[in-house]
Amino acid sequence: MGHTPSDTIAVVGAGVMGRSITALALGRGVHVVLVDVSEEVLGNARAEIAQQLRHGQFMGAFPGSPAPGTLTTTQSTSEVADAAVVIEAITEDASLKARVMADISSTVPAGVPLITNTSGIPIAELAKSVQRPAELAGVHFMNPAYLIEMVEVIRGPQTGDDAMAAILSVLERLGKKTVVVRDAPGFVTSRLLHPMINEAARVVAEGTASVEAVDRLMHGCLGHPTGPLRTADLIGLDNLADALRLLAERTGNLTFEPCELLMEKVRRGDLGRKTGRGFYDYGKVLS
Ligand SMILES: NC(=O)c1ccc[n+]([C@@H]2O[C@H](COP(=O)([O-])OP(=O)(O)OC[C@H]3O[C@@H](n4cnc5c(N)ncnc54)[C@H](O)[C@@H]3O)[C@@H](O)[C@H]2O)c1
Repeated sequence: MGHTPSDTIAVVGAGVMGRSITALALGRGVHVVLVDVSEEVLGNARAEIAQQLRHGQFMGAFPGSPAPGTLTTTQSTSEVADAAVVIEAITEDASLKARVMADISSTVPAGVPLITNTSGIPIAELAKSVQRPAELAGVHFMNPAYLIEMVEVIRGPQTGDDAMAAILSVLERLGKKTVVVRDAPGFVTSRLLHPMINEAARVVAEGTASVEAVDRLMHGCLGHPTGPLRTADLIGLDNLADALRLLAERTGNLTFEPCELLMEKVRRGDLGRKTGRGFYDYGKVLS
């Protein structure tokens, strides 16, 4: 790879979050090995990450303007072996994540912390698939990761002190403020935000208010930065539906099941900003 391991992180999954975590790291001068199963996705990811880097630089997100790190893209998880830390950011599917985490865990040497960016699958559940559960923790980056200053860090019941210290040090290097929480389905942020978005969609479906009116009220009266439905589009409605379903399954609270309006949009492929249309229209975008 040509770089010292301590300067390189691996990101697995080059979708919405993998891209924005990669832009964050590159902007902070850290090299990234980015893995995805699809060559087309990796090509689009390169272009979008370059845009995000420029956006982050423009917004002053990378203090000191370090020389950006270099980006290596690959379809092979074996290339994560030399990284200082591996961040898993693949589709929110528990069995898929379990398989990929097992693969990564057998590839990296002991002492390399594993981070999952899951929105809400308990870390204790994912820990069953890895060889060294003490080296796994959750870090819930928000989109766009290069602009949002804070991350939620989830310490699983088996996460060890050394891994926590290493992960917090990487996050400091990436300029993040952290709040550490205990493990539970949806942790704190998804447990609160995702049901609120689901309810916002129900309010629209029931005809109480338009999409715009819901967002304007939540912004103007309650100080929500964009309103829940614009946030939903930024997250990706497919990811939101997956995360809500997992939250319903893991908590037994069936009101968390994604509502019909959300599912209708997912079936139509209107997934939010990433496809150009969700609750709002954005025009053409990279996929
Ligand atoms: N979207 C958000 O705002 C947000 C915020 C916080 C956390 N998350 C979490 O981050 C993770 C990724 O979400 P996303 O929104 O980026 O999803 P996404 O659908 O945009 O991207 C997922 C990517 O994973 C890739 N992938 C699937 N299987 C793979 C495998 N075996 N190996 C490598 N790559 C694989 C897919 O090709 C795709 O590019 C999920 O766990 C999600 O819940 C999302």
